Parts: sequence; structure tokens; C-alpha cells
Amino acid sequence: MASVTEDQVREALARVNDPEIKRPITELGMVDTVTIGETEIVVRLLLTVAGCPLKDTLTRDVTNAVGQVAPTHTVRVDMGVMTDEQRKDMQTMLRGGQTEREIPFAQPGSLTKVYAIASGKGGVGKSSVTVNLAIAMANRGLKVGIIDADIYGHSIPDMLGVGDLRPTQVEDMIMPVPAHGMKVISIGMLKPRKDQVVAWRGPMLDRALVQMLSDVYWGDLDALLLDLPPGTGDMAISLGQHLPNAEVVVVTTPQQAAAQIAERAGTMASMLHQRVVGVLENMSYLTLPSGERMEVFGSGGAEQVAATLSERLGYDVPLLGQIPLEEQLRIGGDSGDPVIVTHPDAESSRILQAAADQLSGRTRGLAGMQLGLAPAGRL
Ligand SMILES: Nc1ncnc2c1ncn2[C@@H]1O[C@H](COP(=O)(O)OP(=O)(O)OP(=O)(O)O)[C@@H](O)[C@H]1O
Repeated sequence: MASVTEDQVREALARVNDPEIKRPITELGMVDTVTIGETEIVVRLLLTVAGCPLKDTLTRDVTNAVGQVAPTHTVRVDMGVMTDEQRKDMQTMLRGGQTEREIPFAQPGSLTKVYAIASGKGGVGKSSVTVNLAIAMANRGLKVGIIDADIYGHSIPDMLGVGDLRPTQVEDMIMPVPAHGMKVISIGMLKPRKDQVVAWRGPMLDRALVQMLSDVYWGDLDALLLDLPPGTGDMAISLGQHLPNAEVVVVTTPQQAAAQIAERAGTMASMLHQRVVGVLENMSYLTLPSGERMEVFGSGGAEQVAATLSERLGYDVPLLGQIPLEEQLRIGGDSGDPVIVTHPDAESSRILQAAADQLSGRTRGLAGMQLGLAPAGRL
């Protein structure tokens, strides 16, 4: 009987990814020993933390991979836990050799587009827009991350159905929570208790933002969306300081009062040297059973914001779309299954998908856009 070698088994193991970190377990230093007996192969794995919730997935994947190169052997997977030293080595490897924390998206040459979703007033639908825009980008094959930096609302995890999940921590590195094919971290996940009220001043908020940007293992992202708290407060200033390359999308309703406050949010972004890439109007109208459109919050707000910002900032700030009031959108947010997933043909979903395509440079024929010159999503 031709026997299998340890190299062949390790080669097979190199095809198994850690389910959370999504990198080969061999690269992560998780394969401790491989022992090949007459009839049995024993693979000893080192987990990052004892009681890792993904033990069963790892055992299944390892058994399948080794079974393919050694079909006549049985496979046994033993589990141990990494030492502090081994965890630190893994963390350094994940940071690309950097031992110091740094914000990967602020490095020259970063290919990740960062979008800050801002609003003047609260409750205009900024978080709903963030999750649906993010999924719309993921729908096009982009690797997407979301940071919920809204200290007052932090509603993103619930909107994505992961409100009860906590991120895994490896040393001082935090693994983002997977949701709808994306990676998510929320300021709410950094609190000791879910129901704790966040009453932080500027420096604490700054630390929380830096933690979410640099201590979270984001891996390779095409787009990172940040849900900011409403208004022009400390978080917006911190973001401007740490990520001046972020592009800002302003969300507003058609209401004139909301529009004026939204203009201030856009102007502030520009003062922090961030580019305002568009305005999205939410709650624009309600389609009545007769087909007639009722403008519940009036009309013209976002057009006004786009025109004022274009004039003030000296470049074109487009209106990216007008999203109607829709019950399905609200239900999607409440249930954790966003409307763009459950009802991709709903009017709101189509408008959000078009806005996402416009932002990530996927709509053909837009004036001034580079087409086909760079990899998708990295224009
Ligand atoms: N177009 C819409 N149609 C129906 N309901 C909507 C729409 N947009 C938002 N909502 C609902 O309005 C409420 C507020 O929306 P959301 O939480 O997204 O706003 P926000 O601007 O992020 O609020 P906050 O200021 O608290 O962060 C939610 O219940 C959401 O489901």
C-alpha cells in the first residue's frame, strides 16, 4: 500500500482556511504535529483560544482535506491551544510583519475605498442606507467591511441580524463578525454589556475609532463603510484626522430643515479635507395603493444639499438617488434581513443598488469616470 508522506498531508492542510480569519491554517501556525500511523493519521491543531466556537468546522474541513490524500487512513483531529508567544507571532504575521498598530486604510497605496456615511439630523435613515449600500457593493463581488461608529444609534448589528454576537479576540487583535458575506464591527460590540449607555467624550471616542480601524483584522477589503453618528461632532473630527482619504456620502430627507443641517455635515467633511462624493435622499415619497406618490416630508431637500455643496466645495456633488418610504425597508431593518437581500426588486433596493454602483464606479457611461482601467471596485 503506497503510504502518504507528511509533506503531502501538510500540503492538503494548506488548503484548509481558518473559518474566521480566512487564511490557511498552515500559514497561521495552527498545525502543531502530523503523525502518520499504519491506519490512522493524527493532526494536532492549535486553536487561538480554548473553546473556539468553530472547532467543529475546523475538524470537518481538516478531516476532508486529509482524507483526499490518504483515503485508506482514518483521520483524527486533536485540539490544543496556542501559547501567548504563538498568538503574538500569528498577530504579527497578520499585520504583515508590523508589530505596532497602524491604520491599514490610511497607508499610502491602500486599495480600500473608505466611505463615511454622514447625516446632519438623526433618524433620517443613515444606518439603513449604510447596510443596504454595503450589501449592494458585496452583491457585485466586492469585499466589504462595515464600521458602526454611531455611538447614539449603533443599530447596524441588529439590522444585519448579528446583534447578539461578540467578536473573537486574539491577543489585542479583534476578529470582525461575519454578516451577509461582509465583515462588521460596531462600537456596541466594544462595550462590556449590550445595554450599557455610551457616554464618552472626545478622547474615548477617538480611541474607540482607532481601535475599530487598527485593532480589527480586516484582511483585504475593497470597500469599508462607516456609519457615523449624526451631526458634526467628535467622531466626525476624529475620522477626518485619521482617515482624510475617506469619501463622504451625505444622507438627508427631502425636508428643508434637515437639508440645511446636512449641508453643514458636508461642509465640515470638506474642512477635514475629505471629498463629498454624493448625497442620498431617503424617505423621499410614499407610493400609495393608487400608484400616486405622496411627498410626506416635502421635496427638494437633497437637490438643495447637492447644489449648495457643489457650489461651496467647487466640484460636482451629485444626487445619488431618492429612496422612497417603504414598509419592506423598515421590516428588513427590524428583522436583520435587509430589504436588498429579501426584496432585491423593491424600488428602494434598485435605487440603493444603482447608488452603490455609481459610488464604486460600476455604472457605465458616467462622465469623467475611468472605465476598464483598474480592477473592479478599485477605481
Ligand atoms: N426609506 C425608509 N422607509 C421606511 N422606513 C425607513 C426608511 N429609512 C429608514 N427607515 C426606518 O426609520 C428608522 C430610522 O432609520 P435609521 O436607524 O436607519 O436612521 P439613522 O439616521 O441611522 O438613525 P440614528 O440617527 O439613530 O443613527 C428605522 O426604524 C428604519 O427602519
